[in-house]
Amino acid sequence: MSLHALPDLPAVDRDTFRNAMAQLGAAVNVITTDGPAGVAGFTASAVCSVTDSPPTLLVCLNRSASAWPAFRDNRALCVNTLSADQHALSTLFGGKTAMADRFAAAQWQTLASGAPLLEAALISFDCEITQRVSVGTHDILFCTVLAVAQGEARQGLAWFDRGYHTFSRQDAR
Ligand SMILES: NC(=O)C1=CN([C@@H]2O[C@H](COP(=O)(O)OP(=O)(O)OC[C@H]3O[C@@H](n4cnc5c(N)ncnc54)[C@H](O)[C@@H]3O)[C@@H](O)[C@H]2O)C=CC1
Ligand SMILES: Cc1cc2nc3c(=O)[nH]c(=O)nc-3n(C[C@H](O)[C@H](O)[C@H](O)COP(=O)(O)O)c2cc1C
Repeated sequence: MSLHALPDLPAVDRDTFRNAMAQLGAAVNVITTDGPAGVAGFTASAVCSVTDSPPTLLVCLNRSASAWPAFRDNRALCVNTLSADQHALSTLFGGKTAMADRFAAAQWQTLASGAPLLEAALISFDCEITQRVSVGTHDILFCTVLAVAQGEARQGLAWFDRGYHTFSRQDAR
């Protein structure tokens, strides 16, 4: 098998890709920012660890999202990983709701970056956006983690097969 054959392979269409991705379960996160471009936030399942040295994660953001201009122009970002009982917040930050109404639904504080940190999140990663790469419809935001805030919840929230599921820490079973 030669690598030269790859360009001739048919591409997977959008529905096939999405149906397949729906089987790739992921944590649910509310991503927030604040700074010169103002406060904004959206729900994201496309979050993952990149490297631990320097501590870096990535977030994928659709450039058509109402929150995108703020994430383009601000440097602060916070990844708030939701606990099992916070699915209503995921729906609120998942679109079609005014930013003020999204943030009015929960309690927030700030750490080093100044981005809103969700009280009662499972875990929060306070970050600085250090690199942006555009791929197709999305921007990949590479973020250096400045601080971590551990919540007290014992159960996390997952997005799998187009619905919410919960999972438990070992010590909560
Ligand atoms: N990475 C993303 O941008 C994601 C966006 N969503 C948004 O929520 C809506 C509902 O999602 P589901 O109920 O899971 O059903 P769906 O059939 O629209 O999506 C199934 C899976 O495909 C992926 N996906 C969906 N839209 C995508 C996009 N524009 N770019 C890259 N990957 C995408 C995600 O892994 C998603 O869970 C989506 O249509 C989308 O608007 C949801 C999950 C991830
Ligand atoms: C469970 C879930 C996961 C999502 N994951 C992502 C994601 O990883 N990246 C993304 O750009 N949008 C994602 N979205 C969609 C955005 O949250 C939503 O499109 C965004 O808030 C824009 O909506 P708006 O333009 O009405 O503000 C997700 C939505 C849900 C409900």
